[in-house]
Amino acid sequence: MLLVTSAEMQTLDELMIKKMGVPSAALMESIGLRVAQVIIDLLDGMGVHEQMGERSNATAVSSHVKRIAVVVGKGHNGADGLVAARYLHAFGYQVRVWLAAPEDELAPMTRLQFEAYLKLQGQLAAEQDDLADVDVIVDAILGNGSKLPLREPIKPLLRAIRKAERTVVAIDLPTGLDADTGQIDADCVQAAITVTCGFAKPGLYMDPGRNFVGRIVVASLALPREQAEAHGAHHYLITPDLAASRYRKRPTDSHKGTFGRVGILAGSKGMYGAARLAVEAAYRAGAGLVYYFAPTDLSAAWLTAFPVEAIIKRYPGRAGEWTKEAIDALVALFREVTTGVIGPGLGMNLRENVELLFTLANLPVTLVLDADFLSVLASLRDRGQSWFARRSFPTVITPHPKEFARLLDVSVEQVQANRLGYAKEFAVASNVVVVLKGAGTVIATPQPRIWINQTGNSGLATGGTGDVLAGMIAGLVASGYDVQDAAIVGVYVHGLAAQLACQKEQSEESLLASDLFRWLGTAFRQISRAMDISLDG
Ligand SMILES: NC(=O)C1=CN([C@@H]2O[C@H](COP(=O)(O)OP(=O)(O)OC[C@H]3O[C@@H](n4cnc5c(N)ncnc54)[C@H](O)[C@@H]3O)[C@@H](O)[C@H]2O)[C@@H](O)CC1
Ligand SMILES: [K+]
Repeated sequence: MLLVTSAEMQTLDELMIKKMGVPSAALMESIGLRVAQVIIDLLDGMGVHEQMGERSNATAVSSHVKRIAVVVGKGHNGADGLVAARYLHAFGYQVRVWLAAPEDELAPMTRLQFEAYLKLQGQLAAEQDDLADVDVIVDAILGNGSKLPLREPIKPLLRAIRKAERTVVAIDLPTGLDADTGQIDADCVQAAITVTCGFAKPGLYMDPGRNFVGRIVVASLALPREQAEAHGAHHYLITPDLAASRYRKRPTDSHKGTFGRVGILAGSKGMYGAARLAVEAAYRAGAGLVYYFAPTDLSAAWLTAFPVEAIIKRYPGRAGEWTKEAIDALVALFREVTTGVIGPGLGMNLRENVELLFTLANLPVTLVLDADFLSVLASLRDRGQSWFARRSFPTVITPHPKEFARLLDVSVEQVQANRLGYAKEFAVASNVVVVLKGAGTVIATPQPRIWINQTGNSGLATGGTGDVLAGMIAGLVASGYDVQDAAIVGVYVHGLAAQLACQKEQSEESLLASDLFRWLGTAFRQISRAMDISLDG
């Protein structure tokens, strides 16, 4: 599903009004009517009407008519609220408008809507009215034109809304939520439903904001998605349909050569579990063959922990001691595969041999870089920029926020406050696909295009799940996906497997990374079936 940032939505509003000739007031009318309809449905669900069939008859709303408070800001979000108030009043509901700003500060369009509402005998809240006495509060205070932090005098009003503990329907976004980042003000409105205007905004799906939006209804402005994309919109939510559309059915006339070979350089003393997880994950995501590159000193006892399907290829030397001989051997081994994973549990010693480190940049295969290897690159003077500049084959990096913060030389808090922005910036500057992990994993490509994932749960916040994800993405690439789709499908299926595991046999506390393997099959079947359905339909 297409998501549109605050600035993009402003451009699209302008496009509709100035180029397409749809009057601004007509757009507001359609949004306000949609909000009114959503509220009527909500009240139906709350048992407000005596008989369902009476809805169309304005005078037939039940005698215990419910009360609706519409809290109106001075901008166009307030204008949408006033249109909704006008319809709800006409349909016979008891509506009271609360102005969040002095009347003489209303924007011209908002003022016109305010006057129309009053001329039709719409009522304002009286001094003694209490928001706690209504059934539904409509948050039409701030929308897409707002930027955090919130200014007075809005904050006391938001606290009054919270204290009232009523059902809130927010127009466009809950006041106090940043449309682009999902960051919130401490007094952010907690909505039960958000009716968002035109297209959904990324912040509605990102932490912590996504916990404040309730159910999302997209009120269309009749602008086709392709037009929005042609005018620069490039953010997407990975919905089940989107994931299914990227799923590739495996050809029937296939053999193990069809699905490529993954080579994995991972593990060090005490950390071979990371390598083992990546190996199995690459197989479970569909790779034809998975090679594990092991130093000669790795004991045979350890290797028995690896899946029997793993092909063990030795390189000379001891774990963590990077010699020219070891790297030369690895370069030759990587020539035998189509896709590589470098990093899980690998340790940091490579940073001491920059020349050998740069040799790996020339590997003529798609690489998935994770964990320690990213920290090694971040420790370079230019934080890996010249290493990435050397790559001539596709590269995917799968950092968690701390690893990404090191690569960017910013704080983890800065990364988390602007996940989309940093992921995009790095993907473009370094020509890599960034998979920024954490709740709501973000995928950014150099084009740039950005996706937000919704699957997964807190069970994934445990050691080893990142190694599984890196292995899966490599397995998908090896079996024929391009890096972008491998990241989308890998991230989606990985999160879905965590959800399935927690529904069926584990909990978010008890989930282990290795539990995911049992559920990858079910997760893949879900998106492959969804694809069949969408093809048939
Ligand atoms: N342009 C149009 O014709 C359309 C606008 N629409 C509605 O208009 C909204 C956007 O309208 P606006 O651009 O007027 O913006 P808003 O109504 O979101 O807010 C703008 C007002 O809020 C104030 N403000 C901004 N940040 C603040 C802060 N941190 N603290 C306190 N006050 C702050 C500004 O001074 C300004 O007066 C959308 O959210 C949507 O609801 C929709 O009806 C679609 C069509
Ligand atoms: K709002």
